[in-house]
Amino acid sequence: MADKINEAEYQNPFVFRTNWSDAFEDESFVKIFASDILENYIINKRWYGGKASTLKYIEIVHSFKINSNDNTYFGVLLEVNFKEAFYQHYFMPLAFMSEEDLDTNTVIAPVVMNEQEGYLVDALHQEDFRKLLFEKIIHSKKNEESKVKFHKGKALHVKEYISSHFMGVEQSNTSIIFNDNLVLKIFRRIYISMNPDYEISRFLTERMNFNHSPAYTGSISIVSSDGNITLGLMQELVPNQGDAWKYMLEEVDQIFDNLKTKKISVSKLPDIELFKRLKLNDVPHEIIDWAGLSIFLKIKTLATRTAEMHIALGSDIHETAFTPLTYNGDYSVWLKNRLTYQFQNRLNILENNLHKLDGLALELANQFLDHKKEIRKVFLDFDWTQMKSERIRIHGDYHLGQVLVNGDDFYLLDFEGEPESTIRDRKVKQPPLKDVAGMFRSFHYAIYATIFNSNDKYPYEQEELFNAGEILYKYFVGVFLNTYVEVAQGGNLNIGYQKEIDFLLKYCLLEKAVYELGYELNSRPRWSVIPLTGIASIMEFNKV
Ligand SMILES: Nc1ncnc2c1ncn2[C@@H]1O[C@H](COP(=O)(O)OP(=O)(O)O)[C@@H](O)[C@H]1O
Ligand SMILES: O=P(O)(O)O[C@H]1O[C@H](CO)[C@@H](O[C@H]2O[C@H](CO)[C@@H](O)[C@H](O)[C@H]2O)[C@H](O)[C@H]1O
Repeated sequence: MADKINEAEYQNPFVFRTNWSDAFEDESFVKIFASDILENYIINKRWYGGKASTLKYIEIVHSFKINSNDNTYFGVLLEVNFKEAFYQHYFMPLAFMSEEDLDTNTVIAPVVMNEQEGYLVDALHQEDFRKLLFEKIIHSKKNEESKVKFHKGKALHVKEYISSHFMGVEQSNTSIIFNDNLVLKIFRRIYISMNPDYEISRFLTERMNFNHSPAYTGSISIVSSDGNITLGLMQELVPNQGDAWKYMLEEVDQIFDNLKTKKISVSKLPDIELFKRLKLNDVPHEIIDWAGLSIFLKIKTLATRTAEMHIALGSDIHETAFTPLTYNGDYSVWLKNRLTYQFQNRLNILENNLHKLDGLALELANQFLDHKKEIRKVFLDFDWTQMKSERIRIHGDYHLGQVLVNGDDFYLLDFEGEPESTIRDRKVKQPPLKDVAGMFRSFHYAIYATIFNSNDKYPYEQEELFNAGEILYKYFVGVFLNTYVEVAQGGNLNIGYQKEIDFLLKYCLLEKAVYELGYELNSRPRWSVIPLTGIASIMEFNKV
C-alpha cells in the first residue's frame, strides 16, 4: 500500500450502485465520472493541453476492458469539448483499487462501487497494470483478432517482465521504463489516427535500419473503422547524458565566459554572412580561439545525424506515406492558408498579451506589429514553380530538446510533430530544411536564453553580447549547413541548389519563429523576447 492518502482532500466518496466491472455500461456512473470527477481532475494534469481554453464538457467516447489475473482495468477515450468551439481527445487508463492495494497516493477520487469502498486511480500507477501492458506486448502474436492491438517490434528480444517505474521527466505524455532498458510512452492527448511518432519510429527501425533514434520495440493501438488510434509506443532506452539543449546551454555559457577570460574584443571578431557554408578549416582561428573546437565538432555530428535522418525518411519508393514528392499548387495553397492563419493568430495573441511585456520585449513586439504586412508578404511570396527540390516526411518539431546526447554522438527523438498542428497537417510532406531551420532557431534560442538569463554575469553591454551572439550563431549555422548539405546530397536527397536552400531556410526560420512567439506567449511569456529577437534578425529590421 502507498503512503497515507490525504483524507481532507477526499472527504466525500462518490457512491455508485454499479459494480466496477460494469461501470462503463452504467449511464449514471459514466455521467458523474465525466462531469463531477474528471472535469476537476484533468485540468491540473501536466499533459492536459486545454489550459489556455475553457472546458465546456467531457464525453466518454470509447472504453475497453483489460483484465489481469487480479484486477479489471479500463482504457477510456475522452473527448474534451471547449467553449471556443473545438475538442481534443485524451486517453486515460483507469483502475479501481481498495486502499490496501493502492500503489500510489495520487488518486482521482474516492468511490464506493456497489458497496465496495476504494479509489479511482490512473492505472499506470499500479504495477500490476504496467506489467500487464508489458506482457501483452512481449507475448503478442501476429493477426490477433482484438479491438485493442498490442504489437511486438522486430527489435524486441525480451522474454519476461522484471521491473517498471515512471521515467519522471518533464514531458507532454507519460513514459514508463521497463526492465531498465525499454521506454513505453503512453500518449495522453490522442488522435483518431496513427500517431506520427509510432509511424516514423517503426519505419525508421524496421524498414530503414536507422540507428540514431531509439529502436522501435512495440506499440498499443485501437483498431477503429476510421484508422488505428495509437495509445502507446515502446522503444529502447538510450543511455544518455541529458538532452542537447542542456548541453548547448552549458557550452554557450562557457563561450560567453571566454569573452572575458580570453580578453576578446567583440568588435574585432570576424563576421560572416548568414547561411555561408563553412568547412571546419574555414572557421577563422579567432572564432575557434574564442568558442573552442569541440562545439563545432559536435555541430558537425548533429548535422550528419540530421541529414541521415532525412535520407532515411525520404528514400523509400514503396511506402507511399514516405515517398518524396515535388512541390505543386495544392501544397502552396495549403502552406499559405496554414501560415496566414497562424500569423493572424499570433497577431491576435500578441495584441491580447502586450500588457504582459515590457522593456526590449515590448519594443520588439511593437516593431513586429508595425511590420505585419511585410512579414505576411514573406509567407505569401512562396512560389512553388521555382522549387526544384523534393518534400518528404519530416520530424516537424525539431529542436535541441528532441536530441539526446550519447557520448560524442546524438539520438533523435519524438517524431510526434508540431503540437499545434492537426494530425493531418503533421503528415504532409514538407521541405526537410524546415527541420534544419528548427534546429537553427534552437541555436539562436540557446544563445539568447544565455544572454537574457545571465543577470549581468558577463561584464559586457547587452548590445555587445547580442553582436557576439549573432556572430556565434552564424558560425554554428555555417558549419552545420556545410556538413548537412554534403551528407544529404551524398545520400541523394534532393534538397535543391544553393539559392533554393537559402530561400527555404529563411522562409522556414520565419515560420518557426512566428510559431514560437505563440508558444511562448501561451506558456512562458517571459521567453517571448527570444522569438521576437529572432524575427527581427530574420527580417533584418535593425540592419543599418
Ligand atoms: N528512448 C529513450 N531513451 C532515453 N530517454 C528517452 C527516450 N525517450 C524519451 N526519453 C526522455 O524523455 C524525454 C521526453 O520524451 P519525448 O518523447 O519527447 O516525450 P513527450 O512526447 O511526452 O514530450 C526526452 O527528452 C528524453 O529525456
Ligand atoms: O513540447 P515539445 O518539445 O514538443 O515542443 C514545444 O516546446 C518546446 C519548449 O520545450 C518549444 O521549443 C522552443 O524552446 C526550446 C527551448 O526551451 C528551443 O530549444 C526551441 O528551439 C524552441 O522552439 C517548441 O517550439 C514547442 O513546440
